[in-house]
Amino acid sequence: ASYCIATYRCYDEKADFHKKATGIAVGLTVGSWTDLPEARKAEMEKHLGRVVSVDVHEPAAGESLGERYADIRIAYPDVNFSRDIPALLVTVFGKLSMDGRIKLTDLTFSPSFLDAFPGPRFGLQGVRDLLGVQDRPLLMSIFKSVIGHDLPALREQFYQQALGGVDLIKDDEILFENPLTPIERRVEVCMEAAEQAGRETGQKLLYAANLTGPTFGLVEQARRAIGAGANALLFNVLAYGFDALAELSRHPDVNVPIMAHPALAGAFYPSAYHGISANVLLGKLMRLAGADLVLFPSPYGSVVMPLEENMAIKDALLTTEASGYVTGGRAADQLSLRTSFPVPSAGIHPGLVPWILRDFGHDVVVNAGGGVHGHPMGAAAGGRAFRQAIDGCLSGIPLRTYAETHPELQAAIQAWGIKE
Ligand SMILES: CCCC(=O)/C(O)=C/OP(=O)(O)O
Ligand SMILES: [Mg+2]
Repeated sequence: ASYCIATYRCYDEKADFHKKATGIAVGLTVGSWTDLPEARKAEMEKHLGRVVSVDVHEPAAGESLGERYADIRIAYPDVNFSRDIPALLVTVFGKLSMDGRIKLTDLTFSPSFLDAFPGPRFGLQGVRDLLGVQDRPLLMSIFKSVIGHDLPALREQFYQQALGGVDLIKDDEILFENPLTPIERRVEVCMEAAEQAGRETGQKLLYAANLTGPTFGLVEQARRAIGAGANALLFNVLAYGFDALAELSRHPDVNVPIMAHPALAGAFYPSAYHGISANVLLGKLMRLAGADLVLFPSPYGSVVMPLEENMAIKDALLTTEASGYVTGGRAADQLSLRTSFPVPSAGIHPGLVPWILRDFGHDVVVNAGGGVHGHPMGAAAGGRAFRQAIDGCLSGIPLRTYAETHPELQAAIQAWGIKE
C-alpha cells in the first residue's frame, strides 16, 4: 500500500491525543471502523488512515495549559484520492483545518503521488543556464509604482533597472491586465529595453511578466505573453490555487520559468495554532506544483518571517535527498523533482546582502524593489549597489571596506545602513 503522510500540531488543554489521532485517521478516511462487520472491514482496510505517531508535549511548570499540544502524524492511503494537490489537501486538511487549534506542519508525498508531478520545468539550475550565471547569487529587481503608468513609462523604468546589472526583473504582483499596458505590449517594449540594456551590460535578463486574468484563460494568456517574447512569468499562486500552477508548469506551451509570488500566504502560515506551515505552503507544495523560483518574506526585511521558517522553506526547495515515509520499501523520493530558486524578499537593501548570503549561500536570488528604485543615485545605481554588495561578500571583503571604492554601494549604505 502507498501513503502520503500529514503532520499536524494539535493544541488542546485536556484531549487524549492518541484518541484524537485515531479519530482523525478514521474520520478523514473510512468514517467509522469499530462498528463495521468483519467482512466490510476486510474490504475497507485499504482505505483506512493510519496513525503513524503521536508525540505529546505537556506544558512545563508555570506554562499555560493552552500550550499543551501533540505532534500527530497520519498516513492517508493514496487509493483514497486522485493525483492532484487539491485532492490531497482536502483529504488531509479540508474539514480538519476548521476543527479547533490545529496546524498542518508537514506533508510527505508517496513515490506514486510524486510520480504524477513533473515539478519545476527549469528549476534552479535551468534558470542559471538560461542566464549563463553559475557562480554567484542572482539579482532581481521589481517594478515599483506600476499602476497607471503607460508603456513608455514602464519601458523607461525597466531600462533603468536593466542598466543596473540585474539578472531578472519582475512585475509587481499587483499589476493586472489593463488598457495602458496589456501583457503582450508590455512584454514587447520591455524585451526591447532588455536588449538595449544588454548591449551595454553584456548580460542576459529574464523578465517575469505577471500572468493574470480568469483561470480558464491562463494558458492562452501565457501563450500571448510568450508569443510577444516573455521569457519568464510571475504568478500569484495562492490566489488561484496550486493546481493552476501545476497545470501551467506542465503545459507544453508554457515553456518559460514560472516565478511563484507568496501573495495571500499570510492568511495561512503565521499562526502557531492554525493554517499551514510556510515550509509546506511556500516550500514543498510550490516546488511540487512546478515553481522554478519561489518568493517569500525574508527574515530581516519589511515583511518578516522568522529565520527558522525561512530555512525550512529553503530546505524544502533545495533538498534532493530521498526523504520521508518509507512505503513498500521505498522512501518518498524528492530526487525526481528539480530544485526551486529561493527568493527571500520584501524590504531588501544592499546592507542586508551579507545576511542573505550567510543564511542562504549562493543559491539564492537577491530581490528588491524599493532597495533598487529608492537608491539616492537612481535605479541603475541601485542595481549596481547590489551587484557590488554581492561581489564584496564573495570576495570576503567587509562591505564597509568594499564600499570605499564603490560609490553606488557607499550611497546605499549611507541611505539604509548595514545590518550588524
Ligand atoms: C514578499 C514579496 C515581495 C514583493 O512582492 C515586493 O514587491 C517587494 O518589494 P520591496 O519590499 O523590495 O520594495
Ligand atoms: Mg510586490
